[in-house]
Amino acid sequence: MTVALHPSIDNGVKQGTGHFAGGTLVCKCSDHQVKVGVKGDVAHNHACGCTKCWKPQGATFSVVAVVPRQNVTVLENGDKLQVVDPSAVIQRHACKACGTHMYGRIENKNHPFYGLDFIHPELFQEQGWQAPQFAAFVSSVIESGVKPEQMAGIRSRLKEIGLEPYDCLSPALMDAIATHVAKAKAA
Ligand SMILES: N[C@@H](CCC(=O)N[C@@H](CSCO)C(=O)NCC(=O)O)C(=O)O
Ligand SMILES: [Zn+2]
Ligand SMILES: [Zn+2]
Repeated sequence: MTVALHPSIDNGVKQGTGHFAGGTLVCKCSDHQVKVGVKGDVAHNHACGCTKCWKPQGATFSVVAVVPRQNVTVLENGDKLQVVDPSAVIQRHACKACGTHMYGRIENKNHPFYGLDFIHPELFQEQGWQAPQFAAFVSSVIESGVKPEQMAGIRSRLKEIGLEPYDCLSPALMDAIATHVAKAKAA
């Protein structure tokens, strides 16, 4: 049986148009939905196995990407948003009614990813955003209840659909973090 990863990638990764202009993220409520506007395409889109990122019901992975924070605007029903875990690096603003994470913001100006917000592109009411590029924090799915003996199948399925599995972030992002740390130490 094929391992279920996330509904948006289980039938294969859908390529982006390469010119996605942005759109509106909509929560899962049936009325008074929270709507968040995002300008431009997403970057570093990835499947994330960590316990902190929001996943739709039944999914093992989230699909999460970054956008510049100045490109993100709460459009409607922002009073329904609350920060899930104020102590987390990424302050995930979730709908109090349906639990969907609408955007995650880094407030620590010294963090390597300060200036980027984390969003879930599947919440766009539009199509065409950048496809997931890799899978991050793959081993972390064990923290959500996946059995260690299932990991070979999960990694193999991720590779089959073109998502290289990493147990932290991709080499490009890890290099960016290390570069930031090295510059901060040298300053
Ligand atoms: N094993 C932990 C890992 C959690 C974690 O470090 N998650 C990463 C990636 S989230 C999107 O890629 C992270 O940067 N977290 C910061 C934060 O969540 O504030 C687990 O599974 O919980
Ligand atoms: Zn909602
Ligand atoms: Zn995550």
